[in-house]
Amino acid sequence: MLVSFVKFRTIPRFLNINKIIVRKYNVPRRALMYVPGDDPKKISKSLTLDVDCIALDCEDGVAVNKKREARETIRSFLDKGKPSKDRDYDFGVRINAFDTEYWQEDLESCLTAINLPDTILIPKVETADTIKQFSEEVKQRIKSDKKINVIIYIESARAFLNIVDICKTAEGLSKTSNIQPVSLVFGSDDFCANIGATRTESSIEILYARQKLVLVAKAFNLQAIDMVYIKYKDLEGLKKQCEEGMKMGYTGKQVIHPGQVPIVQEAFLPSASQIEWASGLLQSFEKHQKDGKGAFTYKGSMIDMPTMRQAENVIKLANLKKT
Ligand SMILES: CC(C)(COP(=O)(O)OP(=O)(O)OC[C@H]1O[C@@H](n2cnc3c(N)ncnc32)[C@H](O)[C@@H]1OP(=O)(O)O)[C@@H](O)C(=O)NCCC(=O)NCCSC(=O)C[C@H](O)C(=O)O
Ligand SMILES: [Mg+2]
Repeated sequence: MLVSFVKFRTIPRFLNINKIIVRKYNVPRRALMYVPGDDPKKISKSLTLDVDCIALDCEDGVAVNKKREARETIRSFLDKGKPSKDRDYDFGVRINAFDTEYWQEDLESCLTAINLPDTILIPKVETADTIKQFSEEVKQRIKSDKKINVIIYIESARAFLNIVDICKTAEGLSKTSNIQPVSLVFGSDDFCANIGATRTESSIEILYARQKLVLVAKAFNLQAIDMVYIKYKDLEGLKKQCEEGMKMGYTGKQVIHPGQVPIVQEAFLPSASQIEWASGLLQSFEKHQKDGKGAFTYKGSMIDMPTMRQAENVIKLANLKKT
């Protein structure tokens, strides 16, 4: 009820909101689910699920001696075409990293399929050169002006040193080539391996990197996809980690098992009390703007433009909920 009220509520026109904040969150990626590319049964299963984003995997979910099989299986699914579901979803392929012998064949295989994937996910990006090289490869194969979404993985110390350069390059190339950067993914497990850290309950070892990724993603208008929760049977722990990530500003999370999807997709929606807070705040903001007041008190807190923007983000997310 509350959500449907919010759905039809418009942001006040006089705020000229598009100039203030424009985020490309129109394709939600709350759960980004990996499906091993060499397993047709799991791929078929993923197509029956209500999941925002499917990543057919050529990379770490596939054994080295199954790389070719994964590539060919994914190709046959792409050739058949993206099955339609009750609502749209992202149908992507995670290729192998650019320092392997596999990525070129992975890319060739999916870019020459009868139907292109919506998105290519590039793991272990460490420098802007990878994005340039990727864009060149795409340009050579896609002759139209069709855009292909790109999800960039940041999962090493070197990648974090170069993260701004990587995003700037991707943003620049989105204006002149066929690539459209849409999200950054925090590859926490590869990151820990790379820096020699040991995973702990408190996650203290990844705190700085996890926060940095959100900061840069938001600066470049990209979605921020949080770390994977590998204890996939522990749904309470998953929920807790989702809530933590959402509070940090993450917009979605990597998922490895169908059982994780509903928890993650629910967690990355605002709660009823957040929606109530945000819609009341926006109404109050609109009234105070008309009265010429930039700052005012709402539920005991000072409200001004930045708080209004946070409320606006809550409402945008709430509108993803199926009514
Ligand atoms: C972890 C798994 C190996 C467990 O698989 P399984 O033993 O088959 O689990 P279940 O029996 O509980 O499965 C129940 C049904 O669900 C299907 N299933 C399971 N997982 C998937 C999936 N990912 N996609 C689609 N369908 C799935 C099973 O087939 C069963 O179906 P049915 O028989 O019809 O009921 C497995 O979940 C798995 O392989 N997960 C993916 C692992 C993976 O991709 N890992 C790499 C990604 S993580 C990452 O990259 C981290 C990041 O880069 C970093 O560095 O941090
Ligand atoms: Mg990884």
